[in-house]
Formats: sequence, C-alpha cells, structure tokens
Amino acid sequence: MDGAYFSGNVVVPGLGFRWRDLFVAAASLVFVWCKVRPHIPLEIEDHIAALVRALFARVTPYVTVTIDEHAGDTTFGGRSELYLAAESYLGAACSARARRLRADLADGSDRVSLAVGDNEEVVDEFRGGGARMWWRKTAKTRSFFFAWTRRNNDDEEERRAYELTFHRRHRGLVEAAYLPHVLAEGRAAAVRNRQRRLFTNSAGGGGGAWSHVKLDHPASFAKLAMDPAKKQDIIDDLEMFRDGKEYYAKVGKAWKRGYLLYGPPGTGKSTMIAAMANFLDYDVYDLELTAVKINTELRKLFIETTGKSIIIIEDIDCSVDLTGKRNNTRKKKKKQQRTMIAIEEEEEDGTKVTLSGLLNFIDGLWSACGGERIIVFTTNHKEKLDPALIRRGRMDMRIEMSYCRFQAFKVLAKNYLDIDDHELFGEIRRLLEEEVDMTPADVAENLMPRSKKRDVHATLAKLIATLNNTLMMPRQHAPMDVPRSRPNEE
Ligand SMILES: Nc1ncnc2c1ncn2[C@@H]1O[C@H](COP(=O)(O)OP(=O)(O)OP(=O)(O)O)[C@@H](O)[C@H]1O
Ligand SMILES: [Mg+2]
Repeated sequence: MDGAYFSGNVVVPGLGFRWRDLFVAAASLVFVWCKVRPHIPLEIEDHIAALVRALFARVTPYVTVTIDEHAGDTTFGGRSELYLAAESYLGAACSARARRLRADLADGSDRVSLAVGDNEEVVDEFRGGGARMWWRKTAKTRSFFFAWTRRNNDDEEERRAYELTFHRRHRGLVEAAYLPHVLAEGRAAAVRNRQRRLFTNSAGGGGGAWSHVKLDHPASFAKLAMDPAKKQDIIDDLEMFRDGKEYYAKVGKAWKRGYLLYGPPGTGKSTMIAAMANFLDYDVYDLELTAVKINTELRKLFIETTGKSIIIIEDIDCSVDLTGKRNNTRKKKKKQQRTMIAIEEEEEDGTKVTLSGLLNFIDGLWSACGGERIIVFTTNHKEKLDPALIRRGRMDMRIEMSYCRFQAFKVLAKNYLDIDDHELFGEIRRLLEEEVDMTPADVAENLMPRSKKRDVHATLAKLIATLNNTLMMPRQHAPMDVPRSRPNEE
C-alpha cells in the first residue's frame, strides 16, 4: 500500500503528522519566502543560501565548484580565463541540450555564438557518460543597499559564476582531467567563434603599435591558381604545423614556421598568405618594417602578437636593404618609394631597425612568447636577400610563385568561367606551357567577363589573342623577372 502514503490524510511514517500538513507547511514557507525575499539585503540572502547549502552538503554526496567571472589579473579584461573557457565550452558542447540560451555577436563578428542562459542547468556526460557533470550559470545582483532600493539602483554589480556539480567520487577526475578538458576545448571553441583580425602597424598605430580591422578575405587554396602538387605540399605542411603542438614540444623546437614566397608581381603571393590564414583560421599581422624606426619598437610589436597568427613582412627586399647599397632604379617602383632602412650593420646605439635585430626576433625572442606563429616573407627578388635571412631553420619552406602554366590556368577558368574543359584549351596550353610567361593576375584579368552575358568562347579567344600579342612583343628581362622555370618548391 505504498501509494496510500501520498493520500493527504495518511500519516507520514515515523514523523507522526499527515502528508497534508507537510504540504501546507512547505507551501506556507515558500509563500512567506517569496514575500519576504525582496526586502532581505542580498548579503543576508547569501548567508541564508550558504546555510541551506551547508545543510544539504551534510546529506548529499555532491560537490560544487564555483568559477567566478572576475579574476585578479587583467589579461582577459579582468575576467577569469577559466570562466570564459567554460562559457565557450558549454556553448559548443552543451547548448544543444539547454532550453534557455543567450545569443551574442563575438567582438564585432558576423558569427552568432550561443551561450547557456542564466540559471539554466545543463548536464555534460564526460568519458562517454562515465561521469556526469551538472553546470549552472548563476547571476546575482549584489547591492549594498536594502532590497527596496535595489530596483533602480545604478550601483548594482552583477556577480556571474558557473557552478559545476559532480559526485564526490569524481573529485580527482574533475581536477586532473575534466577541468583541463574544459579549458582546452573552451579555448578552441573561443578561437573558432572569434572574428579574425588583420593587424597593421602602419595605419593609425604610428609604426610602433598595432591597429586592426576585420579580416575578411575570400581567398582559398581551392581558388588559388598554381601547380596542384605544389599546392598540396603547402597544405600538408600547414596541417602538420597546425596539429604539431606535441611534436614541436617533443623535439624542443619553438612552435613556429617560416615561409618565403618569391616570384614576380601578380603571381599570387599576397593571395596565398590570405588563403593560408583562412585555411588555418589565424589572425594576420602585416608588419610594415619601414614604419618601424628602432629595434625596441620591433621587439614590442613582436611581443604583442598573439598565437594562431601569421606575421607577414611583404617585399622584404624593399623594406630592408640587405646589402647596404641602394639601388636607384628601384626607386621608380611605387612600393619602393618607401624610405629604405640601412641595416648593413647594427647601429651601436641601437636606434635603428637592423638585420641582426630582425634575425634575433625571428630566432630567439618569439620562442619566449608562446607558439603557433607563422612568419611569411615575400619578395620579387629572392636573389637579393641576405642568405642569413633565408637560411634553413629561419625560412623552413621557400615557395616560388611562378607564371601561369596550364594547370594554374584551369583553376582560373573554373573560378571565372565555371568551365573544366573547352576546345580552345589545347591552344592555351601550348601558349602557356611553351611560349608565353603571363602572371595569373594578368590571365585572371583576361578572364573577367565584360558584360552580364558571359561568352566563354569569346573570352578564351580574347585571352589567346592577348597571349599572342605578348609573344610578339620583344621579351624584356626586367630586373624583377625571375628566370623562367617550372614551379618548384625548394
Ligand atoms: N595564383 C593566383 N591564383 C589566383 N588569383 C591570382 C593568383 N595570382 C594573382 N591572382 C590575382 O591577381 C591579384 C594580384 O595578386 P597578388 O596581390 O596575390 O600578387 P602578388 O604576387 O602578391 O604581387 P606583388 O608582388 O605585387 O605583391 C589577386 O587579387 C588575384 O585576384
Ligand atoms: Mg603582394
């Protein structure tokens, strides 16, 4: 007759009063509490809550860990890194099970991120359900005034925290494995949600400081016109790097990698860097060396870069004079109108940016400020670079961006005309492979439709005519021409 215990007139076993009385007493308590609560100062309410928790703690086997939003140090704007990681972790791993969520745009991003709402409880099954974790986000308003002043009180301060509750037998597991797991996964989710940024030190920052804009470049490896085998090598190398945290730690190397991209203008060096950043989901720091006056500024800029980033120094041969001899003819080029920085020898007083300063930063310094950074140099004149700058170990991969050959053309034809094959491809192949050096930028320009009505045949015929015209012109070996060669990566 178990069910009879719940009929109102039945006496609660062992206690000597009826269920109905128990129910009325509990309801009265709740009623009184609701009435009185708005008039209780929060400090007292906290004490009552602590008392209730302490009473419960005596009878329950569950342990609760609180992760407060505010932290002592200001690294994350005064917020606790663990709190932020827990927020991202729960948003990614458990929000599907939550019924009350908060949507937000992360830091000027277009991506909406979801977080678990206030006072919502979500359950996380760790180790395939072997350990159950209950998470609750709590938000309390702390006021130093009494409750009747609370509603319109601007001095109110919100205390947010995550409460993690688990069975006490999982205590060791939570400390040793679960919280580190939350931290790592939460950091990774935060990186995925963030708006990537393009930092520059030339605009606004006064040369010695970074300013940033939203990084939103459509480049991708799929759209990059180059030899497919070489492209695959680069993708493999980047993947190895991205997933190589443990490997770098094991061999005792700083988790960084250097790339040198060289080739004539318009062969896709800058496009390749954008594709790399998009592929890896990294930020980009575009370091304008000519805007940096002294080594100490350069050091500061390097230290301020964060992990998961690509630091690029474009046209390195124009930014730093590696021989100390200035070449007057180069001044004609727009980008070479920049002030040259004499770096032949490091100035005694350390007031100039020098080659040795640059090498020091590349080698030593950044290994001390965290990992996961890629540095990319670009140049139109590889032969003019100081061997010290591009030796193995500093530049791990040297990639030649070359004139457009047939395989690269096929990518552009797909991008611009949406075709995989055409009767004119044979002629284009012959011209590009055997006769004419044309940059992918120029080929792409010829493939751009001139009107809404796209005439593929006419466009390809026009490209052939342009290629033939180029063939007619006497070939100039401008100083920036790299010797014609098949794309090959060193
Ligand atoms: N390999 C390529 N694949 C696809 N598009 C390309 C390629 N190379 C050039 N382009 C097109 O040409 C434009 C100019 O290319 P990009 O700026 O990447 O050349 P670059 O090698 O960096 O030149 P520079 O040496 O002058 O800096 C790009 O916006 C892109 O549209
Ligand atoms: Mg470029």
